[in-house]
Amino acid sequence: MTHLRIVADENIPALEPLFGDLGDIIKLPGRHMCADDLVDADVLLVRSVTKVNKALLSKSRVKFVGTCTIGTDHLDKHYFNEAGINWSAAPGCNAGGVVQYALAAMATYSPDWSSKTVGIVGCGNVGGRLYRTLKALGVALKVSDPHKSSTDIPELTTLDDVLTADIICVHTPLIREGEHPTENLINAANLPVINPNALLISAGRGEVIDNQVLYEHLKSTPTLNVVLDVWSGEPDILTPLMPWLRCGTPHIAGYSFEGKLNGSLMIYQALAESLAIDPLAINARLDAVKREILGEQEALAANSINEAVLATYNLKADHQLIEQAIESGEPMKTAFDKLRKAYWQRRELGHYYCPQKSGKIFDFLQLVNSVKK
Ligand SMILES: NC(=O)C1=CN([C@@H]2O[C@H](COP(=O)(O)OP(=O)(O)OC[C@H]3O[C@@H](n4cnc5c(N)ncnc54)[C@H](O)[C@@H]3O)[C@@H](O)[C@H]2O)C=CC1
Ligand SMILES: O=C(O)C(=O)[C@H](O)COP(=O)(O)O
Repeated sequence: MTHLRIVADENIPALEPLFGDLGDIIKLPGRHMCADDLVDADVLLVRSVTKVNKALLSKSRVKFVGTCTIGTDHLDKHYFNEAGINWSAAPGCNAGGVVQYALAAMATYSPDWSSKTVGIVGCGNVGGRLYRTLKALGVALKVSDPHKSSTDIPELTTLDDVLTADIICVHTPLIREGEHPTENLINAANLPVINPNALLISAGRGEVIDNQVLYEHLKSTPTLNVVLDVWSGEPDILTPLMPWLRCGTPHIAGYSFEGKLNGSLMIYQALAESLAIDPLAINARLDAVKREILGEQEALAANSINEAVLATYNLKADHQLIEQAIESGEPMKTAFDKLRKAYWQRRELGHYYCPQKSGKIFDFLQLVNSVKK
């Protein structure tokens, strides 16, 4: 087999154990990759911060681009098709981490969420898991997603109706063109539809909510509880927005330990299949890496679902990351990525088991595992 030259974002976990046998791995900071870095590359492995387009690939012979992320708005897929470049993403890889984030936000800022109406904007891998979890727990729901049918989701309704819910979770991709664009989906015209005491959680892409408009809206409606993981113009975010938020985090909703590793595993599988490697060998490697890295499940003691969620993830601590960075005076343009790079090892809910073999925590953790399908 050809020895490949693989250029990869340095923040992709498990590069050596997965890709080491396929060739040389050159690790670079994803945000700053340039065409000269790719001159001799065969394979490019990225995360969401690298814009992969004709300009980046113009000097290279790259024939496979893999993004270890769910989102693909940083990839120029039209160009890949034109240029015959094979590409792959990692759908759903960190959906469990984002759902954990949304549940932690609800447990922290609306602890009585189970008796509220929850609106979900975008009901794919992330929104769909959240939907199935909340539905199984008997929560009232409203969903907006132009690509779903009310046969599958009876709670399907208009965006404006979803925005009247007590809690609104936004999980759409960034789509700039076509019939159902999501850029500035939440804007000056529809922010006033949201109840001034609602909880708004945004964990899709920053440009889905017009941040400048949100800032102006919060100045006149400070009771609105906003949890923002994703921001317009990352990494150079609108820091004056921070004091108006209940919680602001540096795009880490999907940064669960499992979520990041899943992204690498999925891209290794896609690349190995494209190289016609024996499926048994592919599976053996995937299993070995998972066994080695994921380790044993941990016991979780809690008296309520909120307690269980917050025992796995104290969201307020993540809010302090940006606050401390602002206090330090370092420009957010550099601080934002440093916070992401140094992010702590957050295990998903699925990593935990309940030592009691029955009861509401046991049932909840079973549910978390069952909604993956
Ligand atoms: N904050 C974070 O760390 C993370 C953010 N994300 C973002 O979340 C997005 C969603 O992730 P998945 O659910 O896994 O993607 P997905 O592709 O499985 O689902 C997206 C859903 O949004 C729907 N949608 C598209 N246009 C819409 C519109 N105008 N209004 C309402 N719904 C619309 C689609 O029909 C689809 O069902 C990703 O594309 C990514 O940008 C994903 C992972 C981590
Ligand atoms: O998977 C996605 O889509 C995400 O938003 C990732 O969690 C973003 O992580 P990075 O690719 O920016 O490290």
